[in-house]
Amino acid sequence: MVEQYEIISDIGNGSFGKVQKIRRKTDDKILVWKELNYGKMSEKEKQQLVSEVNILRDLKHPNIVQYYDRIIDKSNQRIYIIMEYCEGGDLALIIRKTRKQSDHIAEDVIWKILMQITLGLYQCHRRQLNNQPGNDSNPNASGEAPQKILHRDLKPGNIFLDGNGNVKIGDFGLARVMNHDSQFAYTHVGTPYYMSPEQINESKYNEQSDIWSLGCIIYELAAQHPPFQAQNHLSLAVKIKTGKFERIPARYSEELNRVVSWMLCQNSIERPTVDDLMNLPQVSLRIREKK
Ligand SMILES: CNC(=O)c1c(C)[nH]c(/C=C2\C(=O)Nc3ccc(Cl)cc32)c1C
Repeated sequence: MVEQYEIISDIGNGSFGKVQKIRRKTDDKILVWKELNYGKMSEKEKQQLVSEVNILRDLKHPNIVQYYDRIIDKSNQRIYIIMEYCEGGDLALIIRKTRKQSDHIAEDVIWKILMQITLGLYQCHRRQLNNQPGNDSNPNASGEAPQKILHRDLKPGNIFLDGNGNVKIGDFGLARVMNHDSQFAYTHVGTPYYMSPEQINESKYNEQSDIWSLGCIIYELAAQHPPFQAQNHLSLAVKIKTGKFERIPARYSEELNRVVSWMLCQNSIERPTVDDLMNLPQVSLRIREKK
Protein backbone atom coordinates (compact mmCIF):
# COMPACT_ATOMS: atom_id res chain seq x y z
CA MET A 1 0.00 0.00 0.00
CA VAL A 2 0.98 3.67 -0.33
CA GLU A 3 1.60 3.76 3.43
CA GLN A 4 4.68 1.58 2.82
CA TYR A 5 6.30 4.63 1.18
CA GLU A 6 7.21 8.13 2.31
CA ILE A 7 6.99 10.90 -0.31
CA ILE A 8 10.25 12.88 -0.36
CA SER A 9 9.64 15.38 -3.20
CA ASP A 10 8.08 16.04 -6.59
CA ILE A 11 10.71 15.57 -9.30
CA GLY A 12 8.90 16.02 -12.56
CA ASN A 13 6.06 15.02 -14.85
CA GLY A 14 5.87 11.79 -16.77
CA SER A 15 3.34 10.92 -19.41
CA PHE A 16 -0.12 11.13 -17.82
CA GLY A 17 1.09 11.96 -14.32
CA LYS A 18 3.49 13.47 -11.84
CA VAL A 19 6.67 11.73 -10.73
CA GLN A 20 7.67 11.79 -7.07
CA LYS A 21 10.79 10.67 -5.27
CA ILE A 22 9.85 8.21 -2.51
CA ARG A 23 11.46 6.16 0.26
CA ARG A 24 10.46 2.56 0.88
CA LYS A 25 10.02 2.34 4.67
CA THR A 26 11.00 -1.32 4.97
CA ASP A 27 14.58 -0.77 3.77
CA ASP A 28 14.93 3.01 3.12
CA LYS A 29 15.43 2.31 -0.60
CA ILE A 30 14.98 5.45 -2.70
CA LEU A 31 12.60 4.95 -5.63
CA VAL A 32 10.15 7.02 -7.66
CA TRP A 33 6.51 6.56 -8.45
CA LYS A 34 4.45 8.00 -11.24
CA GLU A 35 1.04 8.88 -9.83
CA LEU A 36 -1.85 8.59 -12.24
CA ASN A 37 -5.47 9.54 -11.67
CA TYR A 38 -7.41 6.86 -13.50
CA GLY A 39 -10.77 8.31 -12.33
CA LYS A 40 -10.85 10.65 -15.32
CA MET A 41 -9.46 8.12 -17.79
CA SER A 42 -11.47 6.70 -20.65
CA GLU A 43 -11.66 2.93 -20.99
CA LYS A 44 -9.06 3.22 -23.78
CA GLU A 45 -6.66 5.18 -21.56
CA LYS A 46 -7.14 2.66 -18.74
CA GLN A 47 -6.27 -0.12 -21.20
CA GLN A 48 -3.22 1.94 -22.29
CA LEU A 49 -2.20 2.19 -18.64
CA VAL A 50 -2.58 -1.54 -18.06
CA SER A 51 -0.50 -2.08 -21.21
CA GLU A 52 2.25 0.28 -19.92
CA VAL A 53 2.47 -1.55 -16.60
CA ASN A 54 2.54 -4.97 -18.27
CA ILE A 55 5.23 -3.80 -20.71
CA LEU A 56 7.36 -2.34 -17.92
CA ARG A 57 6.98 -5.43 -15.71
CA ASP A 58 8.38 -7.69 -18.44
CA LEU A 59 11.23 -5.40 -19.53
CA LYS A 60 14.34 -6.01 -17.43
CA HIS A 61 17.55 -4.50 -18.81
CA PRO A 62 20.33 -2.24 -17.44
CA ASN A 63 19.44 0.38 -20.07
CA ILE A 64 15.72 0.44 -19.31
CA VAL A 65 14.33 2.13 -16.17
CA GLN A 66 13.46 -0.74 -13.81
CA TYR A 67 9.83 -1.28 -12.80
CA TYR A 68 9.33 -2.42 -9.21
CA ASP A 69 5.65 -2.51 -8.40
CA ARG A 70 2.32 -0.86 -8.79
CA ILE A 71 -0.28 0.17 -6.24
CA ILE A 72 -3.94 0.73 -7.06
CA ASP A 73 -5.53 3.06 -4.50
CA LYS A 74 -9.26 2.78 -5.15
CA SER A 75 -10.04 5.27 -2.37
CA ASN A 76 -8.71 8.12 -4.53
CA GLN A 77 -8.76 6.41 -7.96
CA ARG A 78 -5.00 6.61 -8.24
CA ILE A 79 -2.47 4.10 -9.56
CA TYR A 80 1.18 4.44 -8.51
CA ILE A 81 3.82 2.90 -10.77
CA ILE A 82 6.95 2.35 -8.69
CA MET A 83 10.22 2.52 -10.59
CA GLU A 84 13.97 2.94 -10.26
CA TYR A 85 15.33 6.31 -9.07
CA CYS A 86 17.79 7.85 -11.58
CA GLU A 87 19.73 10.45 -9.65
CA GLY A 88 21.27 11.98 -12.78
CA GLY A 89 17.88 13.14 -14.00
CA ASP A 90 17.04 13.16 -17.72
CA LEU A 91 18.93 14.13 -20.88
CA ALA A 92 16.75 17.23 -21.37
CA LEU A 93 18.19 18.57 -18.12
CA ILE A 94 21.75 17.71 -19.22
CA ILE A 95 21.24 19.51 -22.56
CA ARG A 96 19.75 22.58 -20.84
CA LYS A 97 22.64 22.76 -18.35
CA THR A 98 25.28 22.34 -21.08
CA ARG A 99 23.69 25.07 -23.21
CA LYS A 100 23.37 27.41 -20.21
CA GLN A 101 27.08 26.97 -19.47
CA SER A 102 27.91 27.61 -23.17
CA ASP A 103 29.60 24.22 -23.06
CA HIS A 104 29.21 21.18 -25.31
CA ILE A 105 28.88 17.42 -24.84
CA ALA A 106 32.04 15.55 -25.86
CA GLU A 107 31.73 13.24 -28.88
CA ASP A 108 32.85 10.23 -26.84
CA VAL A 109 29.99 10.87 -24.37
CA ILE A 110 27.50 11.09 -27.25
CA TRP A 111 28.71 7.72 -28.66
CA LYS A 112 28.40 6.16 -25.17
CA ILE A 113 24.83 7.50 -24.85
CA LEU A 114 23.98 6.19 -28.35
CA MET A 115 25.45 2.78 -27.44
CA GLN A 116 23.39 2.48 -24.26
CA ILE A 117 20.09 3.66 -25.77
CA THR A 118 20.71 1.23 -28.65
CA LEU A 119 21.15 -1.66 -26.18
CA GLY A 120 17.92 -0.69 -24.37
CA LEU A 121 16.05 -0.27 -27.65
CA TYR A 122 17.39 -3.63 -28.90
CA GLN A 123 15.74 -5.22 -25.87
CA CYS A 124 12.44 -3.60 -26.90
CA HIS A 125 12.62 -4.18 -30.66
CA ARG A 126 14.19 -7.67 -30.71
CA ARG A 127 12.59 -9.13 -27.62
CA GLN A 128 11.97 -12.84 -28.09
CA LEU A 129 9.79 -14.76 -25.67
CA ASN A 130 10.88 -18.40 -25.75
CA ASN A 131 7.95 -20.58 -26.63
CA GLN A 132 8.06 -22.43 -23.29
CA PRO A 133 5.30 -24.98 -22.52
CA GLY A 134 2.30 -23.15 -21.10
CA ASN A 135 3.38 -19.87 -22.68
CA ASP A 136 0.41 -18.86 -24.82
CA SER A 137 2.40 -16.48 -27.04
CA ASN A 138 1.76 -16.99 -30.73
CA PRO A 139 4.86 -18.83 -31.94
CA ASN A 140 6.04 -17.95 -35.44
CA ALA A 141 7.73 -20.42 -37.81
CA SER A 142 10.89 -20.57 -35.67
CA GLY A 143 8.81 -21.52 -32.61
CA GLU A 144 9.76 -18.31 -30.79
CA ALA A 145 7.16 -15.69 -29.99
CA PRO A 146 8.37 -12.48 -31.70
CA GLN A 147 6.97 -9.60 -29.68
CA LYS A 148 8.48 -6.21 -30.26
CA ILE A 149 7.82 -3.18 -28.11
CA LEU A 150 7.80 0.26 -29.68
CA HIS A 151 8.42 3.12 -27.25
CA ARG A 152 6.78 5.72 -29.55
CA ASP A 153 7.74 8.74 -27.45
CA LEU A 154 11.54 8.73 -27.28
CA LYS A 155 12.86 12.19 -26.42
CA PRO A 156 15.57 13.64 -24.16
CA GLY A 157 13.02 13.95 -21.31
CA ASN A 158 12.45 10.17 -21.40
CA ILE A 159 16.12 9.18 -21.23
CA PHE A 160 17.45 9.02 -17.66
CA LEU A 161 20.86 8.69 -15.99
CA ASP A 162 21.53 6.72 -12.81
CA GLY A 163 24.29 7.52 -10.31
CA ASN A 164 26.87 5.53 -12.27
CA GLY A 165 26.45 7.33 -15.60
CA ASN A 166 24.27 4.53 -16.98
CA VAL A 167 21.68 5.69 -19.49
CA LYS A 168 18.15 4.28 -19.25
CA ILE A 169 15.08 4.50 -21.45
CA GLY A 170 12.02 5.38 -19.36
CA ASP A 171 8.39 6.45 -19.43
CA PHE A 172 6.78 3.86 -21.67
CA GLY A 173 3.53 5.77 -21.37
CA LEU A 174 2.71 5.51 -25.05
CA ALA A 175 4.47 2.23 -25.75
CA ARG A 176 2.79 -0.48 -27.76
CA VAL A 177 3.32 -4.21 -28.00
CA MET A 178 3.42 -5.34 -31.62
CA ASN A 179 3.23 -9.05 -32.18
CA HIS A 180 4.41 -10.60 -35.41
CA ASP A 181 1.10 -10.33 -37.30
CA SER A 182 0.70 -6.61 -36.71
CA GLN A 183 3.98 -5.26 -37.98
CA PHE A 184 2.52 -1.80 -38.17
CA ALA A 185 0.05 0.10 -36.10
CA TYR A 186 -2.02 3.19 -36.81
CA THR A 187 -2.54 5.80 -34.19
CA HIS A 188 -2.31 9.49 -33.60
CA VAL A 189 -0.42 11.14 -30.74
CA GLY A 190 0.54 14.82 -30.34
CA THR A 191 3.23 16.29 -32.58
CA PRO A 192 6.38 16.66 -30.51
CA TYR A 193 9.79 17.68 -31.93
CA TYR A 194 10.84 14.05 -32.18
CA MET A 195 7.96 12.63 -34.20
CA SER A 196 8.82 10.84 -37.45
CA PRO A 197 7.37 11.81 -40.86
CA GLU A 198 5.30 8.60 -40.99
CA GLN A 199 3.73 9.30 -37.60
CA ILE A 200 2.84 12.86 -38.71
CA ASN A 201 1.19 11.46 -41.83
CA GLU A 202 -0.94 9.47 -39.37
CA SER A 203 0.05 6.48 -41.38
CA LYS A 204 2.04 3.47 -40.40
CA TYR A 205 4.70 3.55 -37.73
CA ASN A 206 7.08 0.79 -36.76
CA GLU A 207 10.26 0.33 -34.80
CA GLN A 208 12.03 2.57 -37.34
CA SER A 209 9.96 5.46 -35.97
CA ASP A 210 11.78 4.97 -32.66
CA ILE A 211 15.06 5.11 -34.65
CA TRP A 212 14.02 8.50 -36.09
CA SER A 213 13.38 9.81 -32.54
CA LEU A 214 16.76 8.41 -31.46
CA GLY A 215 18.35 10.33 -34.34
CA CYS A 216 16.67 13.51 -33.04
CA ILE A 217 18.03 12.85 -29.54
CA ILE A 218 21.62 12.29 -30.75
CA TYR A 219 21.34 15.36 -33.01
CA GLU A 220 20.21 17.45 -30.02
CA LEU A 221 23.04 16.20 -27.79
CA ALA A 222 25.46 17.60 -30.39
CA ALA A 223 23.64 20.72 -31.63
CA GLN A 224 21.87 21.53 -28.32
CA HIS A 225 18.59 21.95 -30.19
CA PRO A 226 16.37 19.49 -32.08
CA PRO A 227 16.93 19.05 -35.85
CA PHE A 228 13.49 20.47 -36.63
CA GLN A 229 12.12 23.54 -34.83
CA ALA A 230 9.10 25.74 -35.51
CA GLN A 231 6.72 28.17 -33.85
CA ASN A 232 3.70 25.89 -34.19
CA HIS A 233 2.78 22.28 -34.81
CA LEU A 234 1.80 22.81 -38.46
CA SER A 235 5.09 24.42 -39.52
CA LEU A 236 6.97 21.85 -37.43
CA ALA A 237 5.18 19.07 -39.32
CA VAL A 238 6.09 20.71 -42.67
CA LYS A 239 9.76 20.97 -41.64
CA ILE A 240 9.91 17.34 -40.49
CA LYS A 241 8.39 16.18 -43.77
CA THR A 242 10.80 18.27 -45.88
CA GLY A 243 13.57 16.59 -43.89
CA LYS A 244 16.12 19.41 -44.25
CA PHE A 245 18.32 20.09 -41.22
CA GLU A 246 21.72 21.67 -40.57
CA ARG A 247 24.78 19.51 -40.03
CA ILE A 248 25.68 18.97 -36.39
CA PRO A 249 28.45 21.42 -35.31
CA ALA A 250 31.74 21.08 -37.16
CA ARG A 251 33.50 19.96 -33.96
CA TYR A 252 31.82 16.58 -34.36
CA SER A 253 33.17 13.94 -36.74
CA GLU A 254 31.79 13.04 -40.18
CA GLU A 255 31.25 9.55 -38.74
CA LEU A 256 28.81 10.88 -36.11
CA ASN A 257 27.18 13.19 -38.64
CA ARG A 258 26.63 10.25 -41.03
CA VAL A 259 24.96 8.14 -38.32
CA VAL A 260 22.63 10.99 -37.31
CA SER A 261 21.70 11.65 -40.97
CA TRP A 262 21.15 7.91 -41.50
CA MET A 263 18.70 7.78 -38.56
CA LEU A 264 16.90 10.87 -39.95
CA CYS A 265 16.16 9.38 -43.39
CA GLN A 266 12.66 10.34 -44.51
CA ASN A 267 11.92 6.80 -45.65
CA SER A 268 11.75 4.59 -42.54
CA ILE A 269 13.10 1.51 -44.35
CA GLU A 270 16.31 3.40 -45.23
CA ARG A 271 17.05 4.12 -41.56
CA PRO A 272 19.38 1.80 -39.60
CA THR A 273 17.79 -0.92 -37.49
CA VAL A 274 18.92 -1.49 -33.91
CA ASP A 275 21.08 -4.30 -35.37
CA ASP A 276 22.78 -1.85 -37.77
CA LEU A 277 23.41 0.57 -34.88
CA MET A 278 24.84 -2.23 -32.69
CA ASN A 279 27.27 -3.09 -35.52
CA LEU A 280 28.56 0.46 -35.99
CA PRO A 281 32.33 0.43 -35.23
CA GLN A 282 32.03 3.25 -32.64
CA VAL A 283 29.11 1.46 -30.94
CA SER A 284 30.36 -2.14 -31.08
CA LEU A 285 33.75 -0.95 -29.75
CA ARG A 286 32.05 0.60 -26.70
CA ILE A 287 29.85 -2.46 -26.16
CA ARG A 288 32.99 -4.61 -26.01
CA GLU A 289 34.67 -2.10 -23.62
CA LYS A 290 31.58 -2.25 -21.36
CA LYS A 291 31.95 -6.02 -20.90
C1 LIG B 1 14.92 17.86 -11.99
N1 LIG B 1 14.55 16.46 -12.06
C2 LIG B 1 15.46 15.53 -11.83
O1 LIG B 1 16.59 15.80 -11.55
C3 LIG B 1 15.01 14.09 -11.91
C4 LIG B 1 15.59 13.04 -11.20
C5 LIG B 1 16.77 13.10 -10.25
N2 LIG B 1 14.94 11.89 -11.54
C6 LIG B 1 13.93 12.19 -12.42
C7 LIG B 1 12.97 11.30 -12.99
C8 LIG B 1 12.89 9.90 -12.84
C9 LIG B 1 13.67 9.02 -12.04
O2 LIG B 1 14.60 9.32 -11.29
N3 LIG B 1 13.23 7.75 -12.24
C10 LIG B 1 12.17 7.75 -13.13
C11 LIG B 1 11.39 6.68 -13.63
C12 LIG B 1 10.35 6.95 -14.54
C13 LIG B 1 10.11 8.28 -14.92
CL1 LIG B 1 8.79 8.60 -16.02
C14 LIG B 1 10.87 9.35 -14.42
C15 LIG B 1 11.93 9.06 -13.52
C16 LIG B 1 13.97 13.57 -12.69
C17 LIG B 1 13.03 14.29 -13.62
